[in-house]
Amino acid sequence: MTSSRYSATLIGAGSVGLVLAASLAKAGWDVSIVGARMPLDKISLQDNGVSSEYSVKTFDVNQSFTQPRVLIIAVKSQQVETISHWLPAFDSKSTTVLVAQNGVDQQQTFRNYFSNSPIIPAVIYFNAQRDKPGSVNLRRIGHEDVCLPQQDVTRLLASAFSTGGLRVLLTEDIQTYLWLKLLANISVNPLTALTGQPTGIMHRLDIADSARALMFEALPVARAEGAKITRQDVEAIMKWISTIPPESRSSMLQDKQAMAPLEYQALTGAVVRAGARQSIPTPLNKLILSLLAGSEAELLRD
Ligand SMILES: NC(=O)C1=CN([C@@H]2O[C@H](COP(=O)(O)OP(=O)(O)OC[C@H]3O[C@@H](n4cnc5c(N)ncnc54)[C@H](OP(=O)(O)O)[C@@H]3O)[C@@H](O)[C@H]2O)C=CC1
Ligand SMILES: CC(C)(CO)C(=O)C(=O)O
Repeated sequence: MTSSRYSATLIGAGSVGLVLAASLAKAGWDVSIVGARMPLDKISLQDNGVSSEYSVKTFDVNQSFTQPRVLIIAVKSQQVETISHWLPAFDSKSTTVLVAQNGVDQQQTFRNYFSNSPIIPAVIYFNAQRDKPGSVNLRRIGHEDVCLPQQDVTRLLASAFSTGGLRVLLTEDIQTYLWLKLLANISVNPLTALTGQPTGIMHRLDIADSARALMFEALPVARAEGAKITRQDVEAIMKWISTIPPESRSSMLQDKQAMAPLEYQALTGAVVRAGARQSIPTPLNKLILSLLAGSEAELLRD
């Protein structure tokens, strides 16, 4: 059976969204984009030196449209409010909402906007950087590209992403995988953004020690929030981080260089908030949070 009858709509045609949309288009899905800053009729993907192009459509939710099987939301977490006016049009039992964002609060955030659609968080392991509208450079890290919760509704998506060239992991314990990825993000994203350096900076011994300290502080918080994470996992994350192509720019560094708001409330902020909830002190992550807030204020000053 061909999967060409399935359709997906993307909100957030940036680095991650373009990679996911290209994968579904490659798998034969009809892909459309809502709210692209400029109309796109194709996505160009560079994957390990190989370029490919996929046709997509751009549409306006004010015109009549058929509900997509999947709505991918790939805006930064601090941008959700700005897309909220489009979301009610997709709130349907037949449309699964795939939230492609770092952090652990995807379900909680999007439950405010969807009462019918199933909401599925996706853990994204690759690095992506949009170089111009509709064009994205994918750098793969480790053995998987996307992790999804094992559910009936995700099997179809998992199979489409696999056909579309992404390596997919299905898990019964998405909470643990979200937190494992969050531990990587509370170290790599702030440390690259605050130093202004690509991910190769993580190879410095002093920076690697700082990364470990941030993660070890967050570990009891993650466990108190239900993630099954051990000290060995922190070492495994450090190993994974060391395999990131050193020229990669974290999503937070990309924002800093674009002088755009930084995504720290959903990352470091999530650890600090959960720590407060669980009465577990998080002084290092609090310090990082204030440095990021200060750095952002300086970026956005003029
Ligand atoms: N980049 C990466 O390597 C990775 C990112 N992630 C996570 O994925 C999520 C998405 O990040 P990323 O893809 O990097 O982000 P990007 O900034 O590259 O993409 C977000 C896109 O959404 C668009 N957008 C935001 N608000 C609106 C709006 N109101 N109307 C129209 N378009 C809008 C932006 O447009 P514009 O740029 O014009 O504002 C941008 O194209 C984040 O949570 C990030 O942490 C996870 C793993 C890796
Ligand atoms: C792991 C990393 C750093 C990969 O790009 C990431 O998740 C991000 O940039 O937000």
